[in-house]
Amino acid sequence: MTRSERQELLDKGLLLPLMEEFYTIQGEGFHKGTAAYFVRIGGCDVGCHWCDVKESWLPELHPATETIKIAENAAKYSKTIVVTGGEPLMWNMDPLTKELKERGLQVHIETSGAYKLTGTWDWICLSPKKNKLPTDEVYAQAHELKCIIYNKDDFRFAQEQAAKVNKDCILYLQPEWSKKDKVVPEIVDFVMANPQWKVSLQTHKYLNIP
Ligand SMILES: C[S@@+](CC[C@H](N)C(=O)[O-])C[C@H]1O[C@@H](n2cnc3c(N)ncnc32)[C@H](O)[C@@H]1O
Ligand SMILES: Nc1nc2[nH]cc(C(=O)O)c2c(=O)[nH]1
Ligand code: SF4
Ligand SMILES: [Mg+2]
Repeated sequence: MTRSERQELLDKGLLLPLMEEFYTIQGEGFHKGTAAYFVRIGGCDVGCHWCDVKESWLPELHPATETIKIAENAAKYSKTIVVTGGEPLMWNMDPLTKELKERGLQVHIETSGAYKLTGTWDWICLSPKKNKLPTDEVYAQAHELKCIIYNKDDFRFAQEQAAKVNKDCILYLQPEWSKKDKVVPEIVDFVMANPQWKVSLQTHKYLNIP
């Protein structure tokens, strides 16, 4: 395959830079506690300084993998597939979700929402970032809003984001991992005062699982 042929397949979402895939328990948000197969797609230019998967950022470090093979393999492990990254919406997700849905799977995404919403999703977890705001379409479609709390200004940002999502969207505040000892008490007070919000913890990190 020439470089330009490979690039064309990446542009169409028929190849995807696959960083890693693993069967685990969804640790965060609404589906926490549910067994799921995670597919982590490389590539992200959002640049969160506290990102816990910075190794995902450069797409060229991750092998361009046939989308059908990703779906075929994922189907062997679980009925629930979580597509994450990196930022999966940097790529055309239509082919991957089509292949997964044809296999009868529940398909979830973890996204910052900063790129065009492609793919057919049973569950959209939107985690907005100040550096690169979500598109209007993803605010309208998100099933859960998961705002990361690193400092006090993140409470303001979370409320601003909550005003933009659809009325059925479930609202979560999740402590940034390195700041959890400081921010968890602040999150607890905030949620008791603003009970439309719920707490989300990265429970997989407490369980020492991927
Ligand atoms: C690694 S991101 C990948 C998906 C997408 N780029 C996004 O940010 O939603 C997956 C989830 O982990 C969250 N996350 C990343 N680093 C974190 C950290 N240090 N503490 C808490 N949550 C974190 C993100 O906000 C997002 O909800
Ligand atoms: N167990 C587990 N749950 C998760 N929920 C969201 C994750 C992610 O990195 O997108 C994640 C992850 O990396 N592991
Ligand atoms: S958008 Fe997601 S993957 Fe990208 S830097 Fe932020 S947390 Fe990391
Ligand atoms: Mg993670």
